[in-house]
Amino acid sequence: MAASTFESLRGQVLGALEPLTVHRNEDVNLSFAAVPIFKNKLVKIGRNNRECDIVFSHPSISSIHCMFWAIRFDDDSVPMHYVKDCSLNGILINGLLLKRGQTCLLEDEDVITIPNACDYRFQAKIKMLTSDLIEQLGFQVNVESWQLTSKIVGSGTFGHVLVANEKGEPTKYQPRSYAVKIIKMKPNRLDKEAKILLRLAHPNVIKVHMTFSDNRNNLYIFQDLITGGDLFSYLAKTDCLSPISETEALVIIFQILHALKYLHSQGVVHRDLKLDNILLCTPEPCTRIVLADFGIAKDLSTKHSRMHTVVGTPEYCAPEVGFKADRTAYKEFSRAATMEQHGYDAKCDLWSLGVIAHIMLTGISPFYGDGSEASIIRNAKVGNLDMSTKQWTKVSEHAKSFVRSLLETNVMRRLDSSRSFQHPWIAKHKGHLEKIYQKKIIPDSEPKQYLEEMNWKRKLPKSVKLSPTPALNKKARKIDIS
Ligand SMILES: Nc1ncnc2c1ncn2[C@@H]1O[C@H](COP(=O)(O)OP(=O)(O)OP(=O)(O)O)[C@@H](O)[C@H]1O
Repeated sequence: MAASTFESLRGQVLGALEPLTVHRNEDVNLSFAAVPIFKNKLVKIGRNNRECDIVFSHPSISSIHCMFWAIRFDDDSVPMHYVKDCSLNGILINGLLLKRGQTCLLEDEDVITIPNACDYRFQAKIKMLTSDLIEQLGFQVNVESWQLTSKIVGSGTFGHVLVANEKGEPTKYQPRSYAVKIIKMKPNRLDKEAKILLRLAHPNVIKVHMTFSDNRNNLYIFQDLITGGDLFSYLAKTDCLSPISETEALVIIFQILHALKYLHSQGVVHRDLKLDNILLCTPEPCTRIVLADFGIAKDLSTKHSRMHTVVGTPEYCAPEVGFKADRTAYKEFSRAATMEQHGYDAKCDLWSLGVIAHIMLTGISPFYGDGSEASIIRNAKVGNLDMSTKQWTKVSEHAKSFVRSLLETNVMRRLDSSRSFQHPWIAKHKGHLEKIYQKKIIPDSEPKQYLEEMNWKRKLPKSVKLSPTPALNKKARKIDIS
């Protein structure tokens, strides 16, 4: 794409796929216009002319061969560009094979090759961060077998999350990228988040590989890099949060319930469940989701059965947790000891899930009021839900009842993570949801088979014609290389 065109689209376009060459019989070179990568939009390449933005009717190319997208954490951050292999025959990045089903973080100017078919040059017009960023922040670049990069995937109240790579002997495979969350610790403070995460293993809970403390009291938590951005960005398609379909919301809620059932059975309460802490593996419906940020999670498996500390984010916080609308009652709003003597239990996570479900179905945060902390806390305490607004008109009665059962101020009457599966909204679709879970979600979390051979001809279905096939009815940019 010409620089001027790209500049004029800045803001919506997070990068571009710039074709390098397309080979056929080693003597034809075709070139074509660059394909912009928009926020919240996948660019798919493959044979399927209904699904793909770029269509190659070459027999070595799968129906959807690979897809590209870009994630930008917020307006100030540099977009991350990813490619996911969805093919039988694989793709190469700078000559290294991507494992089947794997997602790879791309660099500016990376060359993506579809073997035996065509070459792509990925050229994202992105501003690169300066390489001394890590030093500026006082982080250690090399930590045992890991190397930190300057790429920031996200930031929060407690730290930065950067991309890290594991050092090792080069192989023919594209190395995986990881994330490292770096938190400033008080000297000798226990790394509670890391301790909790290291003992957990679940497809919908962030996987932690290693932790390390440097001599400046920075704690490094090395974990899987989750590549589809967070649920907040996914819903923030415009300036406001947009609702998603009931089916799409169900698939997400079903996974969060699986994660919560597992966590609560392990005695772990998340306590800060919100859109920002729910990560997507790809920015598309029916993807695997992963709960992250266990910074204020509580491990009850060792001692107490109830908690008494006021923590979390007011918008998602259950009324029994004890936020007071009057901030002056607390020295430190989010970390103060509750005045309420009864404490609270794991059901506070189900309240937060109710807020998340409400937002996913309507785009509205249920207790937002005028947006001030005081009004949010007051509204949640009263717990009134107005489901007569136009945003609810297309939502089923079962879905509304589910949200009501979670946003129940009476803790005894609120559903817990096990009983939520029996609610009619979930129970009615359980067969279908289980099928998606077993076929799509669990396999995505397991290590992939290596694609050993690039002998694509052996794998061709017998019925595929090797003669040219025109690409039909293409709305977007479609290319026939046959
Ligand atoms: N493993 C990961 N893979 C990809 N992105 C991640 C990962 N962990 C965190 N992020 C991104 O970084 C952001 C901040 O991370 P995290 O929520 O863990 O930090 P925090 O300082 O504890 O935030 P908070 O202010 O919500 O407490 C997340 O919202 C998410 O977008």
